[in-house]
Amino acid sequence: MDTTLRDGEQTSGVSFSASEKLTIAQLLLTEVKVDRIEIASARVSEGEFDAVKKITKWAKANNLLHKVEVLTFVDGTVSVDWMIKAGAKVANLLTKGSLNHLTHQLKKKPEQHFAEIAEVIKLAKKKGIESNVYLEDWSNGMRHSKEYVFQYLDFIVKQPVKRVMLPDTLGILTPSEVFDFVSEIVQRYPKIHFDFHGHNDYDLGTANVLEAMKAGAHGLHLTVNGMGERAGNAPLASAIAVMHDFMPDIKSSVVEKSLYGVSKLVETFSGVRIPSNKPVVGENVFTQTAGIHADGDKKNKLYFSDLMPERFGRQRKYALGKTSGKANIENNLAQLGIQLDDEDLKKVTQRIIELGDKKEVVTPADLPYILSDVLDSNSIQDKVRVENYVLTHSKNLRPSVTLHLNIDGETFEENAQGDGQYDAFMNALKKIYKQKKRELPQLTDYAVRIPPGGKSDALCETIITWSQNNKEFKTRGLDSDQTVSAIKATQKMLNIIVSGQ
Ligand SMILES: CC(=O)SCCNC(=O)CCNC(=O)[C@H](O)C(C)(C)COP(=O)(O)OP(=O)(O)OC[C@H]1O[C@@H](n2cnc3c(N)ncnc32)[C@H](O)[C@@H]1OP(=O)(O)O
Repeated sequence: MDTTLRDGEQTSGVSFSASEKLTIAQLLLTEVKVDRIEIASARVSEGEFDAVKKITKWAKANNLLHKVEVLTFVDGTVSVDWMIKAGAKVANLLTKGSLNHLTHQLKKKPEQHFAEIAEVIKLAKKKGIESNVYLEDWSNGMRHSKEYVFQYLDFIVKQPVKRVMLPDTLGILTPSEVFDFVSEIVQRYPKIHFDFHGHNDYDLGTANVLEAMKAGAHGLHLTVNGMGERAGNAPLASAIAVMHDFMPDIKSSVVEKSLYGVSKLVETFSGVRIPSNKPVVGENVFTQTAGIHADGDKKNKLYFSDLMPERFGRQRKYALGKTSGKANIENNLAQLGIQLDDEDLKKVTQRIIELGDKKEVVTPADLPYILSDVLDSNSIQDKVRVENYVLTHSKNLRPSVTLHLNIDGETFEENAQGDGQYDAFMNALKKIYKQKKRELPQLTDYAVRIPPGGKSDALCETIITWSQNNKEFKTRGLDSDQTVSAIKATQKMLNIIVSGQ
């Protein structure tokens, strides 16, 4: 069960709009193909109500309503009424899984809590709503009030609930505790379907999910990019890779190739950037940096593992920098269709190491420039040059540009407006390329940074990701002015596509 839209949205500072929630829900159910999604907590807000309504309407029309779940509370008729109005059919009732929570938050005795739970479940059933139950703080319950947990389970086993959800609410369990606690429970109540819900406070989320599976849990709660309250939940992509590779007897419907796309979508909608080293979905997790690794891969795929990038629709890359050796560089040159003799390869390698030592970021798109510089060749030159431009920026008027672009010695002029200065620049460029009947790549990412702690006069680096013919490449521009650095990165792109045409 994916709970990106409920627990994932509990990431501090994150709020999805109703249409963003609908888009993510559609992707999760139809392309990623998770079994179920939890999309909201009941009662939260008008916006949340609208989102649930949108999703249930779409799910009903596509016969998927039984896969859409909402977290509800032990509050008499309130949550159930909310669910009915929002068109949802599956309630995940939040109940207390530790005596500590029950005593100090709800200030109730077990018998009273059980009676109220039974009443809500009965009411829900009468209204055609199916119930599952969360045992909130179950992990502390198992550590400190096991008797209460079993008293609860003895009660719930007699109720018409479909699944019992065991949350490690504060992410405090060790993998061996997860294994012991889940095993004990699954063996004691063989007829109940148990889900494990792991948080990542000690970075043990995925390890704990693996132990829960080994112990016989029947379902897992995961979130895209590991989003969720505090340190988040066990991440979907990592848990699925672990499940497919280490638990071959468990069958999952999840499509591995769709995990990167949903990760990017959630990254965009949430505004929470994924760390580049985030397993499976991070920018650099399939990039070999060390020269020795690239050499081993070339000789006999020595640094390959089962976790191959192609499974997730991604590609292995070889980074350029001070730890690159010849094999890394050769690999990148091969991508550009360039082969060098040993001596030239040594020179280029040496230059890249020097640049790396100066903390320069070297991208594969920089290689043609390094080559022409190091080998003193005239073969790769700026065939396209941004000759002149005037950019305007003023209050209450759209930014505009006049651009002179030189292509193969011929100068083209265009004017355009845009939402920002760079957008205006790109619009003028598009006009020129349209006139020349040439295609421009699509801009898929735009990252600007200054050195950490830098001041406003610091150099600004813009790295733009472009996509053309299903291939991605990055170009980089450096300048004290942000727009100029983006224009420099764009000029590099124009020369790369010209050399590839
Ligand atoms: C496992 C999890 O991650 S739990 C996440 C649950 N989801 C959320 O909390 C969603 C966001 N929450 C909210 O929007 C609000 O907290 C609401 C709408 C649920 C309640 O809002 P408020 O009425 O303002 O109450 P507030 O947030 O201050 O406190 C929670 C109240 O719920 C009670 N409560 C706690 N757990 C439960 C429960 N399982 N069922 C019913 N009530 C509960 C508390 O005792 C407290 O009641 P009190 O004020 O009578 O002492």
